[in-house]
Amino acid sequence: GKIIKDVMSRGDLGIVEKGSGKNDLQTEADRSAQRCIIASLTQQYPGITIIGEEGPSTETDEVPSDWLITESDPEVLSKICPPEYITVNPEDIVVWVDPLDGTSEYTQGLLDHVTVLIGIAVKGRAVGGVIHQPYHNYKVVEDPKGRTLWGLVGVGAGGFTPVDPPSDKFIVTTTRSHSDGVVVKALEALQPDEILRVGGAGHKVLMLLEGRAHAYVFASKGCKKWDTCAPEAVLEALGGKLTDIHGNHYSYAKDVQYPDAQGVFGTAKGVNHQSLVDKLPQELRDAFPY
Ligand SMILES: Nc1ncnc2c1ncn2[C@@H]1O[C@H](COP(=O)(O)O)[C@@H](OP(=O)(O)O)[C@H]1O
Ligand SMILES: [Mg+2]
Ligand SMILES: [Mg+2]
Ligand SMILES: [Mg+2]
Repeated sequence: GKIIKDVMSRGDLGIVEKGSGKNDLQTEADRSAQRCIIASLTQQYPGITIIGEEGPSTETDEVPSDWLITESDPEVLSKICPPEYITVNPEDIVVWVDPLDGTSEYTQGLLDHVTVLIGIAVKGRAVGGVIHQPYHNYKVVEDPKGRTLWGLVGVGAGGFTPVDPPSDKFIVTTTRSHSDGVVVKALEALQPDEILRVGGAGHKVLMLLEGRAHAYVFASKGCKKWDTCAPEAVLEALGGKLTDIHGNHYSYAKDVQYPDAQGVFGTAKGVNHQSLVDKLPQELRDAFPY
């Protein structure tokens, strides 16, 4: 989070177009935050698989020593770890890193849409996640500290206070920078009272966790495993659900394809996930085959 803020304050974002589609940018903040996270995790956990959005690191990828994070969150360490995680083999763990989610919004100054996502998959299931929001409250406080949410399925979550969504209307959140005709068709099928178009997969799941929307619906192949692993784990640790548009969980195993090719469908705790999924017309679902 500090790296992301430092790049923004210096003013030169170093924007590169990744060329794999519309609005697919990378900045110096994406590159540096990923180097920090991957170097820190690799040093502490050499046996696991770590996959980052901005590609594999190179041998010349020495990071400054003050970028190597070694301390742990005492709140998390005070919890009792479920036995299945204690005995897990490092080979069964994949960490999916999105060093900066919401890059388009970052470059446009919509800073609270930005999150840092670190998702932990065990045997292919997204079970653990960290969502750091460096600019939380930045419009209200002068020098925002940011906040860090975490969740572990079977343990719970922390770093924020969950809120239930309102019961008198139905609000859906979706992309603001990667929409198309099919994305819109899916939203229309759900007949929401309100649509909130915001940036970032992490930010949209924050909207579900804080009661600002009931569902996150994105009928598009545009998200990747690093976008959804951490948000899925935190959401599900608190009783929500995140799947593809057919209602099935993705695998986050090390050999999977990166795109979430069957779209994203997330719901807050207390929302009937399957009955919303069932509202999508068959012809729309047919556009997202396995
Ligand atoms: N059509 C597309 N092409 C490339 N990336 C896409 C995409 N649609 C969604 N994404 C990625 O999915 C994440 C959430 O998208 P959105 O904000 O539009 O909901 C963003 O992650 P990054 O900002 O980490 O790249 C975004 O780039
Ligand atoms: Mg990106
Ligand atoms: Mg992302
Ligand atoms: Mg990213």
